[in-house]
Amino acid sequence: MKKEQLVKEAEKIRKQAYTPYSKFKVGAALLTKEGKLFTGCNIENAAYPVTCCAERVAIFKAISDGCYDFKEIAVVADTERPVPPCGSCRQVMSEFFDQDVEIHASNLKGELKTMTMQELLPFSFAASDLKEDS
Ligand SMILES: O=c1ccn([C@H]2C[C@H](O)[C@@H](CO)O2)c(=O)[nH]1
Ligand SMILES: [Zn+2]
Repeated sequence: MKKEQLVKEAEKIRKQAYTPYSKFKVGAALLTKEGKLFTGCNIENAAYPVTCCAERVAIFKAISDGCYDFKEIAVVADTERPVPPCGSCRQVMSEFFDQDVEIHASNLKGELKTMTMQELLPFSFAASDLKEDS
């Protein structure tokens, strides 16, 4: 799938965003290496911090379906610049994405900024940091 097509899928799911509080709608489309597509939108809550971002919804849908092997993700919002994923989403991405997985940040003007996981969250805290000397 071309990255522009993945952005279109993110735009489609963005319409499902549940955002009565911020009115800020985000869509994400996640593609596995075997070509499976998982989409997500942000889902807010009256208890604001309980909100889940579009990126994490897409990732958690994939993980709950047993899919772990990711190729790329597109994220879109109505922003001036291509929408940057928040810090929490970057950390969740780094848990499941190899360093070369591509993140396509986009906006409704069709601007696209592609970066790798390594570029999006360098020096990230990882499972390997939890290992203690025995
Ligand atoms: O990359 C982002 C940035 C923000 N949001 C959501 C969280 C909240 O619902 C709203 C405003 O922060 O946008 C996302 O889904 N993804
Ligand atoms: Zn986020």
